[in-house]
Amino acid sequence: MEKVAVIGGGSWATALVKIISENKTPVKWWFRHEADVKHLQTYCHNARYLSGVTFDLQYVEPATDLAKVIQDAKWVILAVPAAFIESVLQNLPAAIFADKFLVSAIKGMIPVKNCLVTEYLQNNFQVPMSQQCVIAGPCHAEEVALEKQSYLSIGALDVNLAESFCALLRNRYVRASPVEDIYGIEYCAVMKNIIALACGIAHGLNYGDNFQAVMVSNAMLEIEAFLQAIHPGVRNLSGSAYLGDLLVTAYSQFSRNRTFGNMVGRGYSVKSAQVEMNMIAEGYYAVKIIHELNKKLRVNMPITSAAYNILYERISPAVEIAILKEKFH
Ligand SMILES: NC(=O)C1=CN([C@@H]2O[C@H](COP(=O)(O)OP(=O)(O)OC[C@H]3O[C@@H](n4cnc5c(N)ncnc54)[C@H](OP(=O)(O)O)[C@@H]3O)[C@@H](O)[C@H]2O)C=CC1
Ligand SMILES: O=C(CO)COP(=O)(O)O
Repeated sequence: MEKVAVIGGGSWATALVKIISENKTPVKWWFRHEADVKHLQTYCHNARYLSGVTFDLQYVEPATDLAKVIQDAKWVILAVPAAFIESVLQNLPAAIFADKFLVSAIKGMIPVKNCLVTEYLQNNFQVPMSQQCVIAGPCHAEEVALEKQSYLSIGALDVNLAESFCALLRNRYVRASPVEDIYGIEYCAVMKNIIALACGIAHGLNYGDNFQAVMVSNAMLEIEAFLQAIHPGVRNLSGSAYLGDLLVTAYSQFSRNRTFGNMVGRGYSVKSAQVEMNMIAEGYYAVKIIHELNKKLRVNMPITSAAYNILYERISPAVEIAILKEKFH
């Protein structure tokens, strides 16, 4: 029997627990707050995210004791925004992951350390890359809750490992495929959040679909150049784990990053947009991390630079997007 631990109580964790537990794989599910555990045990719903999803408690066991949740699992899925993962895992001994497969469902990087989640797990918990997977692909938790047809790409160095994890996810409305480019899809998932945030800013400033299409096209060049600089390789960026993920985030009504950017474009301060959202836009943190990494790489990244200037240097969104407008073609 495969056993799964899911760490995080937000929207994506909720969607993943739905998918896996409905396939009758037992899931131990870690929450930060005892009140959320009690709510799930009493009402069979997550209290605060995708609360329309009902769970069969025969297969889902919520708890706040992280070590116990992880203890017996073969697969440990991390679904906490990257900015909080260090604080969530800080009291765990490295040995706890020794015989487990770690799966990052996170589309963000660790602030200050400026590293990928997989690199962080390798450096801080000695989890070799051969024991790690990442979940990528254009897939919003909200559409999983509605059981709309969705596609996931599972990255791992060994496609057989990725394939084993895919088997836990496939169902009537989820198709999952293994991908070898684990680093490429992990970086691309981080980059697309920055672009969606910039698209949201432009939308908030009343730019239309014509401008956004050009922004997204230029973004693909920016992503390609960055990926080649940070992790060179042969990859087809038209694949759904790359272009597909960018498109869904840049255009969807469900996108946290686009929504956050839209508020900033409309004049909200960064702080008030974050408070208003109640969800986490990974792109906010990613902008700073990629900007800092790029000080060494020196890739031409006009969209990331504009987002950095708006979010961290308090330069007017209207000014930055007007500058971008002149650079696009
Ligand atoms: N939502 C989606 O459709 C998808 C999301 N992802 C990725 O999944 C990851 C999780 O995002 P998502 O589920 O959307 O998050 P949400 O925005 O839905 O929820 C926010 C999450 O952050 C947690 N959180 C907030 N503050 C803290 C803190 N100080 N310490 C620890 N945890 C905190 C919340 O916990 P609490 O409720 O206890 O406050 C909650 O679990 C992200 O990396 C995202 O990019 C990937 C694919 C799809
Ligand atoms: O990555 C995601 C969907 O693939 C979720 O991020 P957004 O909510 O910003 O779109």
